[in-house]
Amino acid sequence: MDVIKKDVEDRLSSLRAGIDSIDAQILHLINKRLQIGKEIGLIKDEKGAGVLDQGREKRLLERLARLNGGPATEDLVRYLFNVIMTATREIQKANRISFLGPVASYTHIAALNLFSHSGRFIEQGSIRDIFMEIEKKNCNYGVVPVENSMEGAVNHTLDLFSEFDVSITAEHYQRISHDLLSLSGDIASIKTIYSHPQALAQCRGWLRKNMPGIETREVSSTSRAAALVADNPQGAAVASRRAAHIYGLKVVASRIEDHVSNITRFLSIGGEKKQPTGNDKTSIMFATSHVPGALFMALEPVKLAGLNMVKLESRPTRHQNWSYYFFMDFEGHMADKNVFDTVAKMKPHCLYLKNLGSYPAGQPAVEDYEK
Ligand SMILES: C=C(O[C@@H]1C=C(C(=O)O)C=C[C@H]1O)C(=O)O
Repeated sequence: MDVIKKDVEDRLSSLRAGIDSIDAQILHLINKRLQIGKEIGLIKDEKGAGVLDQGREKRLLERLARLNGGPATEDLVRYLFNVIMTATREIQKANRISFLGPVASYTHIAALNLFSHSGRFIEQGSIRDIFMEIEKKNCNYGVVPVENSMEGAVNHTLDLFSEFDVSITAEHYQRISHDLLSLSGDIASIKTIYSHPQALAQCRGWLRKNMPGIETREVSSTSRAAALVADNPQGAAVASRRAAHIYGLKVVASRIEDHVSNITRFLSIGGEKKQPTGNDKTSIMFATSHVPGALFMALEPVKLAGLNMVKLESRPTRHQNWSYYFFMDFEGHMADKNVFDTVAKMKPHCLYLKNLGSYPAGQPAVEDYEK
């Protein structure tokens, strides 16, 4: 009796091992299929086509009905593949990510790095447009510069946080490295150097030493400069290496910035809230009342809770002269009780307090410049 029972058990477990192995293959194949679907989604997005293609789905089901050798019924095949196709359609909605254009700008490079080159990257003409696209839900994310290690805060970005309701979803420290680019790559033919004023300022020492007497001209962005130079054999641009690839330019000199640790901190903004990772930052903005010690009182709960404040910046409110918004970053996530309670204790000392979001802390960049 026991021998028969054991035989049954052995057959059962061997059949189940077969099913386990098939399930692993099915899962592997479904993931492969979803991956292909994702790529198809990017092409559709480029073409401006919608995700659903009913004709293709109908033909696909008809083909499978012909291929089906049973015992699966036609209804079952239809049911299973409808589930799979729905999941494939779901995954095709690529993230739409706005960046401050033109392409090859440092914000573009930061956006590519932040989202691992995956998604649909959409150029915008201004930082305000990036915020607006999030608010209008035309884009899921936007990437904006917030602070540079040499120049300090990007005030325009900070001001927009008071106007728009968006959450910070990530931060990224991007090393900014400039190259001198021209059509021929020949330094002797350069008569004018174009770039964004900040990039020219960041390379001032190098330009003075290596290009004395050569005229510099300010344009709206480093990539605009690269585009201009693509039509001007006597021009050169101070821009990214990526711009050289895109605009067909040669590198005259590489890494010409005066300070090697020129790093910009970028934020990704979106509508969603991020879950805690264990190494997070929280950003808030607040305005204190116009009484002596107001800022001290607003910040006291932070000190008492032992929270590590990593940044405090002030900006005029522009509603009333000499009144200010404070932008504060500190370690921790709003889902931590300590963080939540501290912010609650700050509120009575503030005229206004807005949570800008909790997000994974980025690594201050050393060598992640994208070539
Ligand atoms: C993958 C595609 O997108 C959608 C999903 C399909 C699928 O999962 O097979 C088929 C057609 C589309 O509705 C495609 O167009 O090929």
